[in-house]
This record gives sequence, C-alpha cells and structure tokens, in this order.
Amino acid sequence: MKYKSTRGDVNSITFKDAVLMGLADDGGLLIPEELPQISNEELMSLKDKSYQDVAFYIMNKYIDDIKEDVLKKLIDKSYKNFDTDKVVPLIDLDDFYLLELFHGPTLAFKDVALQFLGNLFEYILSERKQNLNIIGATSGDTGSAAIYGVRGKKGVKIFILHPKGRVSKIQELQMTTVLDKNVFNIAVEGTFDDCQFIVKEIFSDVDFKKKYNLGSINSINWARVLSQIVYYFYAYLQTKESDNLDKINFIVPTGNFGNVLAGFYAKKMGLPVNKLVIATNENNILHRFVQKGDYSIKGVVKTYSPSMDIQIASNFERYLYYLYDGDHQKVKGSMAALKNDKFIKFNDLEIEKVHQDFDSTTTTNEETLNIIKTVYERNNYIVDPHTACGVDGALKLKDKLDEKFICLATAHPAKFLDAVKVAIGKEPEIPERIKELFNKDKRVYEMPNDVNAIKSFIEQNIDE
Ligand SMILES: N[C@@H](CCOP(=O)(O)O)C(=O)O
Repeated sequence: MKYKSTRGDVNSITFKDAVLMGLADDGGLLIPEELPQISNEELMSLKDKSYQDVAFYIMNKYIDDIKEDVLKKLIDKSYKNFDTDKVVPLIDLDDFYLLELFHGPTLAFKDVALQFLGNLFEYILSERKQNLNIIGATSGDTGSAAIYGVRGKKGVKIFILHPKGRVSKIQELQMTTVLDKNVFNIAVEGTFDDCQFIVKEIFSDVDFKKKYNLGSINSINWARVLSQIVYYFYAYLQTKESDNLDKINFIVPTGNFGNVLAGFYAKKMGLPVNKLVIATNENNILHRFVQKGDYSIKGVVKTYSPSMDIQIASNFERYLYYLYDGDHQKVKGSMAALKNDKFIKFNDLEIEKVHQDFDSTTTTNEETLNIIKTVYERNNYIVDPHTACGVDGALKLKDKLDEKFICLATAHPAKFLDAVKVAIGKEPEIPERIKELFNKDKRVYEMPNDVNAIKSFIEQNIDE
C-alpha cells in the first residue's frame, strides 16, 4: 500500500515514510492510495479472535513494508500495558453498548493508537539509525498518551503543547509529572486550536522539519487513524448483531475528527455500519456542518469535556478528500477558505452525501451532567463527560435510527473528577496510578501564543 497527500503534491510513499512524515510536506494529510475491502466471510472469520489478531488482520491490509512477524510483535507489545485481555471490552447496557477504550496506561482511547505508534517509531528509527523530535498539540488526552507511548524510547524527544488552564487537573498532572529529560510540556496562553495551529505552522516549514527530523503524534499521523480503525471491527464482532451481519450505529464523542474518521474508513472497508454519529459538546461546528452545511468557526468555549473543546478539526481535511471524490484542488480551495474566511461553503448535494454516512448531535454542559447522573442511577455505571455527550446523542437519536448503538467510551471518569462530582455528588473510584500523581514533582514551560517563540524554544532543546 502506498500513501498520498490530500492536496496532491506528495504521492506514492511507503507506510514507514508516511509515519515519519506525519503532516504531508505539501501541508495536506496522508491517506492510503486505495481502500482495502473486507468481505463478510473475512469478517466472520475474525469472530472470537483476540484484539491483537484482529489488529494484525486489519493493519496488514495497509502495511506492506513491515514483515508480518515484525508487525505481529509490534502489536503484541503495544497491548501488553492494557489492564484487560480484551484491550477494548464491549459492555451491553441494554439500550446501547459501550465500548470501553480507556484501559491503557493513561486511561483514554488515545492509548490504543499511541502505544502502537511509540513502538512503531522505535522500530523504524532503529532500522534507519535516525532520531526523531516529536511535536504535538493536545486538548488533554493525546499529550499524556503520547508521552507514555514514547517515554524511555531511544532517539526520541517530545514537545507537547497544551492550552494553559483548559485541560482537567488529572490530564495536566499526567503530562507534567513525567520528568524524563526527553519530555517537554509547554502550556500555551491560548486554546487547543492555537496549539494545533502552532504545530502545523512549524511542520509547514519543511526545511526546519527536515533539519530536525520532526515527527507527529497527533491524528495528523496516518498510523494513529489506522490503529483506531481496528476497534470498530473488534467492537462490532463482540455484538449480538454481528451473528446475522446486521448493521449497527456508532456514536463517537468528537473533537479533532480522528476517531470518527477511523470509523468512516471501517465503514468504507465494508463493516456493516448504518450511521456514524458525531457527538459534539457546545463547540459544535461539526454538528452544524452535518445538519446544515454550516462549517463556520466560532470562538472555543470551555466545557466539562475539555478534550473536545476544538473548532478546527484537523482530520476534517481527510474527509473532504472523499467528499470531493478525490479532487485535490477542491480540498486545497476549501482549506484556504477556512484559513482566510473562517468558513467552508457546502452545497445540498454534498450535504446529502454526508448524510449517507453521518448523523450528529450536540450536548450542552447541563445535559452532560444530567446524563452522567442518569446513567449512574439507571445502570450504576459512571461515564466520563465526553462519553456522556455520546450517550446523550444515542438517547436523542434512538427513535430516528432503528439500529442499536455502540457508544465509544473515550476516557475513564477519574480523569474528570470535578465534573463527575458535580453530576452525582461523589467522585468515581480513583485508580492507584492517578492517586500517585498528586504527590509527584512537576515540570512545565509556560509560553505565549506565538509560533516564533515556541519554535525557538524547541530549537534550543532539540537534537539534530
Ligand atoms: N482531543 C485531543 C486533541 C488532539 O487530537 P488528536 O487525535 O489529533 O491527537 C486531545 O485530547 O489531545
């Protein structure tokens, strides 16, 4: 399988090169040249297989420059640090299923991809005798998952930008208490969108990127999306509906559009999915897009689900490529319009096409708290505020969509103690590894929202 850019000026590169390139050198995002298909027979042959086996089967369709036995080893190593054999267990709560994606080291779905990406980087870098300087932006969960994915790996430094005061206390501690010399946490005076903008600006300086071997751990990186495609298959295979190959809806709490995009790829590969529902909080640009074709950027508001406090979803560009039937010029035009005019215009035909695959919901802060309470009282189960947006969406759409829902439970509630306490009057059970964070030393660099200042900080601390 070869990879190309959504903007058309990078073509035919290998999987390993795509992983190291991160953001395509023409400013676009890398996508596979073809979409591998999976037949119903193949799908059924995966039933009762382990997560690792399903991961190998799906990923191997997209990777032809890593030997099969090496890929298997990388996958096995990546899921050793999860606290359940199933890696991502599916819970049946009668009205809907919950896919628990938070059993990795940092208790969020990001671990599923970032444990793999850390091992993949290590393997490719040692093969090429190369160093890597990772630069990433986080609204809360990616940062710690990336740091845990690469800590202790040789030849890697990592710089993570987070919006100061806009992540939860636990999310902040999970990042800033890692004191390894190769880890740099930068708290930026701004929003996640500002952080992501800075990262993309730095990557767009291709000379700088090449001089310092810059790499990406955000879902800009194709390997992130690929690892996440796997759990859509694995989740489906665990449902009762899969016995008859019946369709199912997935509802995905959405910020940067990487997670739901992975579901889109799974659907395009042949997984029996009815709708992928984009669940947003009050930062609901993607909901306005799906419902009315209104993709206009408004200010980011702070919510109980900070990881989704995003207006400019980086993976949207990958989806645009498919919406525009592979027209690179149209993708470039829309991305330029978004940068300059702060909106993209869509026509009715395009929105009709969006509705073939997607539906969407939006959840207010108040509704988020209500849902945490409702699920707790009804099911004796505590969902985190991001998952709550998904569950809220599933309940809102259950009369419209007949098929059963799988709600992606994207984080452990202990990461959001304050919100949970407001909702149900008590804290969830706190895992030992979270309790320990409160007694640890911290290191964080506070910086202005300024590309040049951050670029020169990185340059001073980077390896050539
Ligand atoms: N919600 C994310 C934001 C970054 O998204 P990514 O999927 O591109 O890494 C976070 O928690 O950091």
